[in-house]
Amino acid sequence: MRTAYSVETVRAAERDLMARLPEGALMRRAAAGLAAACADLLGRGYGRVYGSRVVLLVGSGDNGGDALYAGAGLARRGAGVTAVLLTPERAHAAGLAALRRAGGRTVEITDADADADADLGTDAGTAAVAAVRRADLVMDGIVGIGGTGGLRPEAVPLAEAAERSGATVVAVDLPSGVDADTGEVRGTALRADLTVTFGTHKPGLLVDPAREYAGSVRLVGIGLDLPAEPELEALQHADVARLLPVPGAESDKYRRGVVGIAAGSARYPGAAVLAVAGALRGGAGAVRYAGPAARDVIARFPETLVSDRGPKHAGRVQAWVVGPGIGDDAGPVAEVLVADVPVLIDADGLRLADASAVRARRAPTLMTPHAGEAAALLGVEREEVEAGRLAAARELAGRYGATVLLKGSTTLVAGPGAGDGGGNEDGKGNGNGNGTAVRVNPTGTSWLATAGSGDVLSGLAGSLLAAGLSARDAGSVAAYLHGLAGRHAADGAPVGAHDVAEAVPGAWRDVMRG
Ligand SMILES: NC(=O)C1=CN([C@@H]2O[C@H](COP(=O)(O)OP(=O)(O)OC[C@H]3O[C@@H](n4cnc5c(N)ncnc54)[C@H](OP(=O)(O)O)[C@@H]3O)[C@@H](O)[C@H]2O)[C@@H](O)CC1
Ligand SMILES: Nc1ncnc2c1ncn2[C@@H]1O[C@H](COP(=O)(O)OP(=O)(O)O)[C@@H](O)[C@H]1O
Ligand SMILES: [K+]
Repeated sequence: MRTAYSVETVRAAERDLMARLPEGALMRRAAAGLAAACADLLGRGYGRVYGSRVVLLVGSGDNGGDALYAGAGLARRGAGVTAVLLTPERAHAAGLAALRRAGGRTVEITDADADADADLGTDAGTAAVAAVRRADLVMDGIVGIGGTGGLRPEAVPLAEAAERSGATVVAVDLPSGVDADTGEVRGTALRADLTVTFGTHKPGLLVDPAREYAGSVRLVGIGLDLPAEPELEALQHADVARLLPVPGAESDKYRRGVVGIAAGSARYPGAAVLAVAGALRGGAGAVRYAGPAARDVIARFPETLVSDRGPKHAGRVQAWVVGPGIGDDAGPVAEVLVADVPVLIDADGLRLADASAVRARRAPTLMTPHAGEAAALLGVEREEVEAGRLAAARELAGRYGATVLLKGSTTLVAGPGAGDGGGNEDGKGNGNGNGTAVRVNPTGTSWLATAGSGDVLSGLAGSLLAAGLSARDAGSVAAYLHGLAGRHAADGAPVGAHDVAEAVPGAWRDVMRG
């Protein structure tokens, strides 16, 4: 499991550790890891550290201190290191002294630069931008977990020069300008090729839009003692392998679970077919389809138990999926919401579901909106959801007392207790899943942005619910397999949703093999 902790938690752990360590020890640990990562990159890209050109962008806090110490380490190995001091009077004094002792140079940005509109105005400012353009490696120590808002004006030309130069850009702890706790980017932020983060991942490193700015992420352990429950967690192969349902010797199709699919309409029969395609690969022992696309479903998947009447008249199931392509018929949604089994609500179902009926449910509910659907439910613009995914997923989960899987470039799964910030139970204790950490899916790929792939996901997740997984586990395991299947199926070329469904067994095998 990969975990991420909030700034508040990191600060508390840092305080505890610092009290037990000599002054400056923690920063030296961090800087040593940072210097090693940069030396690796220089060795690979430039051939060696000796003679390479390194520029440090140094802000007013300890983030800049990390950069200065790491820069000193590289200078001792023969790199030509220039530190651009954005607030010279507040630069980390001991780090600066270390850099100077190692032979590093400094360029001091002045208030006149800060006042200049588009570009840095003084000779020093011009020299700083020129140094960035010539650099082999730029280290971003402008601001870390102490930051608020986007980059300040004087840093913007430097960030732009770094992005346009051929230099490898390494962010210290976080790309400057992104929000560590939420992944929001309010204003300009620095784009890194690599982020070297200390002690733990921060939520912003795993959630778009900030995640995109971070590049690849390397974690440097510094010995922080962190609490059991993180803010965010990302399943890995081994975690998913433990959760996947595997039939035992005594299993039969009913014991493995039956999943009901209430999807599709005369207008959108394909949604029914795709949801069933996902469900058949999700581990349930049987798939029951109830709705107007029965003929299309049976023609494509003869193993499905079909009925063209509503869910109320279908036989017993252990979980329902309702919504994909059902159009404007609220009937099936109301019918499944009163069922005492887990229900997944997707697509049209989200619009048609009565909020109080969802809140009144005792069995788990899993809602799977994309950003547009989440925005409609929350009464905000789509852009707001995309800018603040974590907050949106938590808010929806809290409002509906449901588990929410928010789809998109970063897929998140938030349980109903995710917003209350404490405890190990989800607030309802009803199988939505223990734990308050929001799950973030690490396997997604933008090739999945193809019509109908969400229908496949809903069938897959519903099948896992029927097989007995909690809503949180079913949602996050389905997203994991779906992302992996998308990668396998696409392999660098466009795919259709049915290709993704067909690639799910391969993804499953891949996970089981470890
Ligand atoms: N925690 C750990 O375990 C360890 C932490 N370590 C390191 O310490 C870092 C945190 O250091 P920190 O606390 O000094 O804060 P930091 O991020 O350098 O900001 C400082 C000041 O910047 C300013 N500022 C704010 N927003 C800004 C913006 N948008 N653009 C520009 N400036 C902005 C603001 O001051 P202001 O100018 O507003 O007065 C703020 O007070 C952490 O990320 C990691 O690298 C490691 O060394 C060891 C282990
Ligand atoms: N940019 C992206 N990166 C990764 N995954 C994406 C991206 N855009 C969409 N997806 C995934 O593709 C699927 C699309 O689902 P959805 O929006 O419901 O489409 P549809 O309704 O056509 O089935 C979801 O699993 C979503 O997470
Ligand atoms: K930084």
